[in-house]
Amino acid sequence: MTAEASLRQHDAVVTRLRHFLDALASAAPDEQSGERLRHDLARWTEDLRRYAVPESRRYYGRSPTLASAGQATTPWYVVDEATPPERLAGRASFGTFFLGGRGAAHGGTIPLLFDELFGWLANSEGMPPSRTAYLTTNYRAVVGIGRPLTFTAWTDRVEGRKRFLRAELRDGDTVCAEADALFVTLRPGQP
Ligand SMILES: CCCCCCCCCCCCCC(=O)SCCNC(=O)CCNC(=O)[C@H](O)C(C)(C)COP(=O)(O)OP(=O)(O)OC[C@H]1O[C@@H](n2cnc3c(N)ncnc32)[C@H](O)[C@@H]1OP(=O)(O)O
Repeated sequence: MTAEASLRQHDAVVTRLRHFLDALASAAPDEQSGERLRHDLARWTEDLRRYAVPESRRYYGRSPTLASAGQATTPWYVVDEATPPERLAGRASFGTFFLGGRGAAHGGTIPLLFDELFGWLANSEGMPPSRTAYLTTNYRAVVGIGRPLTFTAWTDRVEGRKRFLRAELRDGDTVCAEADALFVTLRPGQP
């Protein structure tokens, strides 16, 4: 299979997995269905273990051209405009898997999305690797499950190894959450 076909296949599997996680989070299956599901998941887990590859060869969370960089464990997002390391803009939506309560996204999943966006801004091609030193989120309005959202993330300023980043998540004209973060460029030998 070509690399492009593998990437497409990975994208299709992750989309399926995302739907599965949303369905799982919404369901209370009966005993028989629950047992069948457990059995099927165990079989697939064993099957996949045979195909384990080193981190550098994985698609999961490492494929910037795919929705959510090819992972199902962050809220769904796509980047529509990218001028890294300056700015990213795009669309996002939190599925039922990310429910906190009363129809609103879990508070911990919103910084997860921001960290992801900042990670891509601060580690874009040609840049030395960097890690989050801090990330502050202000929750301005609830993020509704299934709502179509938009985001913008941008570099505010750079001071030596320090890159200060900001982001906004909106539902229409409403700012739901804002974040600011510091990413520090790693020194040689830092993990
Ligand atoms: C990594 C590559 C990934 C590639 C995949 C891409 C996709 C990514 C997708 C998702 C990826 C998501 C990404 C993730 O989730 S990364 C995972 C989450 N982050 C971590 O695990 C980081 C853990 N911490 C560290 O490793 C170190 O503490 C770092 C490297 C951050 C700094 O330790 P280091 O020993 O190197 O630096 P330093 O102490 O000399 O400080 C240097 C300067 O920084 C200033 N400072 C430091 N900390 C803070 C602070 N908290 N508040 C304010 N300021 C702070 C400090 O005062 C100093 O300033 P100045 O005195 O020079 O002015």
